Amino acid sequence: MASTIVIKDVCKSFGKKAVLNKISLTVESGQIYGLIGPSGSGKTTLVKLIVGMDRPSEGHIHVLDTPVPNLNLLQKIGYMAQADALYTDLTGEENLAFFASLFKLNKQEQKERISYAANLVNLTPHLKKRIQDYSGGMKRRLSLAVALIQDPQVLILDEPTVGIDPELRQSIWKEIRRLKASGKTILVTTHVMDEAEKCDRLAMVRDGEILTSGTPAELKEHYNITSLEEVFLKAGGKKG
Ligand SMILES: Nc1ncnc2c1ncn2[C@@H]1O[C@H](COP(=O)(O)OP(=O)(O)OP(=O)(O)O)[C@@H](O)[C@H]1O
Repeated sequence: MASTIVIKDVCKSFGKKAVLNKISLTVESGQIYGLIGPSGSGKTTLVKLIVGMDRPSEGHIHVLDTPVPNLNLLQKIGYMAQADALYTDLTGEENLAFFASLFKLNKQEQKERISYAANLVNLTPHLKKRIQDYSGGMKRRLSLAVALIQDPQVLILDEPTVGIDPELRQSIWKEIRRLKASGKTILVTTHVMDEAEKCDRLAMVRDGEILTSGTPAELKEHYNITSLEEVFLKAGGKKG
């Protein structure tokens, strides 16, 4: 299996504050890889390094065999940030058109991608509405559509379901699984344990370090317990 994301000995500090400490992990192609950890553990910092928005203080990151940051990689990575980065004065359709225009797509492809992405997140009937009239859940769904607009090979989703009701959460996860089935590689951060169960592999992060990693089943077996929540508590306890 080819490796899509390779992170080697990555450290990140902001001033004197060390936020990530010697993080190494590999995401194989076609996997859903979950980064799970409490608020402030460093997940978003790591995600930003992977998409090339910031640079590690130490260590290396490769995505699709290319060192990050790299301009060409932007075409291949879809990124859904934790905060919705949408133009609130524009309609849903105008937002999608704007983001589509940033990529190497001809007019016809742009049209097709906008319609595909909107449909995927059930926003087709709402495309003519301005974002300021969208609910929080609709904005999250549109952010997911934006992340998918250029049909990227790799998807990086930072807490895609935060603030989203259970029904929509299910539908977003259904979509994530469908994207995996179509060959995409997906890295998702979450602090919800039942979402962690849906990942092929997990890394549990705390205080900028990976406490443990493996498939959900492996982790539970290793710690001889039945819930990932307990794994997290046990793994965290061992560290201390
Ligand atoms: N630009 C920055 N300057 C200084 N400190 C930062 C910066 N960005 C993040 N941090 C700090 O790094 C730590 C990790 O933050 P990060 O956002 O990566 O955590 P997280 O696991 O994603 O949390 P959450 O689930 O709440 O998003 C926090 O203590 C945060 O205050």
